[in-house]
Amino acid sequence: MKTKVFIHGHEGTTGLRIHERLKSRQDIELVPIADELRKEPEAIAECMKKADLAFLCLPDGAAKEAVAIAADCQVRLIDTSTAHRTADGWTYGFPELSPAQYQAIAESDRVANPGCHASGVIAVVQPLVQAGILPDDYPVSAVSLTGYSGGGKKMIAQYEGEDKGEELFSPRQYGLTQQHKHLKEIVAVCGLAQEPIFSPIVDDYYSGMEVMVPLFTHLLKGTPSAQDVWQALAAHYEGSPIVRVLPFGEDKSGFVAANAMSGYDDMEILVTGNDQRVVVTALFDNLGKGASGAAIQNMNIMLGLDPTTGLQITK
Ligand SMILES: NC(=O)C1=CN([C@@H]2O[C@H](COP(=O)(O)OP(=O)(O)OC[C@H]3O[C@@H](n4cnc5c(N)ncnc54)[C@H](OP(=O)(O)O)[C@@H]3O)[C@@H](O)[C@H]2O)C=CC1
Ligand SMILES: CC(=O)N[C@@H](CCC(=O)OP(=O)(O)O)C(=O)O
Repeated sequence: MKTKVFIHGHEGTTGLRIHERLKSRQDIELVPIADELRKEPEAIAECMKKADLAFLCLPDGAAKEAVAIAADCQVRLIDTSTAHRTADGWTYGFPELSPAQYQAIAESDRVANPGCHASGVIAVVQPLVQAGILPDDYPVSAVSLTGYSGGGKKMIAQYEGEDKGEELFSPRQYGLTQQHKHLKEIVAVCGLAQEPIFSPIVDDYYSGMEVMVPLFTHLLKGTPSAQDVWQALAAHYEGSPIVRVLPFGEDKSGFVAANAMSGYDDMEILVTGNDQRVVVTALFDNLGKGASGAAIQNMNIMLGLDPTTGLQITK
C-alpha cells in the first residue's frame, strides 16, 4: 500500500522541492489540495485526515496552526519551520547526531526539521563536543554563507526581480544583533554553555551553503592537532550515506565555493588549517540537507526506508 503524503505549503520554495522529489516515487501517493483552498482550515483538516504523513512547509505561525489542526488526526508530521525545534514532544530531525537520534526519528510522530544555518554549525560542533574535544564553554563562532533561496519566495523575488537594488549584487551580512533564530537550536542540540557568535551572509546566488567554524586548538581539550580534529569528525560520520568528511586539507584549487553542493541533498565537511588554527567547513544546499532534502531523509527514516534512496532496507 502506498504511503499518503500531504505537503502543506507545496507552493513555497521548500514545499515545491519536496513535491519535485516525491512526485515520481512509486511508494508515495500525494494528497492534493486545491490552490484556492490551501489556506482554509477545513480543507487542510481533510487532507490531514487522509494523509499518513504531512510536511509543514510554512512560516512559523501557520505551522503552529497546522499542528493544532493535525491534533485530531493520525497523521505524522515533519515541520520545516523554526516553530518546534526545541519544543517538548518533538524530535530534532538530524539523524547523524547519534544512532539513538536516528531511532528516535524513526519512532517519532512529530519531527522538527533543522534550520539551514543550524545544520552546518551542528554538523561540525556536536560531534566534537560529544567526542570530548570541544569544551561546552568553548567560545564558538560561525560565519555562514547562503544562497538567496534561503529567504524563501519573497527573497527570491527580490533577487530575481527587475528592480533588483545595487546592494543585492554584493554579499550581505545580517543577524547583526546576534539573535538569529537558529541560535536556540544550536545551543540546545550541541549542549553549549553559551550562544555562539553567529554571522550569516546572504549572497547573489540561488542556493548552497558554506558554514565555517574556526577553532583555536589550544582552547580545545588536550590541544589536539588539526589531524586529530579531522579524525574525530571522520570517525563520527564513518558509514554515513549523507554526511561525508573530505580528506584532510583537501581544497583543490585553494578556493571553496559556497554553492559547491547546490542541487544535492547531502553534506561535505572539510577540515583545513594548521595545528594552531583550524577551520571546519560544512558545505551543503540550503534547500537540500538544509531543508527539503533533510525533510525527505527524515520521512524515509520514519517509514523505515533507506534514508537516501527511499527503498526498503535489505539486511
Ligand atoms: N528556503 C530555505 O532554504 C529554508 C526554509 N526553511 C523553512 O521552511 C518553511 C518554508 O519556507 P520557504 O519554503 O522558504 O518559504 P516560502 O515563502 O517560499 O513558502 C512558504 C509557503 O507557505 C505558504 N503559506 C503561508 N501561510 C500559509 C497558510 N496559512 N496556509 C497555507 N500556506 C501558507 C505561502 O503561500 P503564498 O505562496 O501564498 O505566499 C508559501 O507558498 C519556513 O518556515 C522556512 O523558514 C527551512 C530551512 C531552509
Ligand atoms: C537567507 C535567509 O534569510 N535565510 C533564513 C534561514 C532559512 C531557514 O533555515 O529558516 P528556518 O529556520 O525558518 O527554517 C534566515 O537566516 O532566517
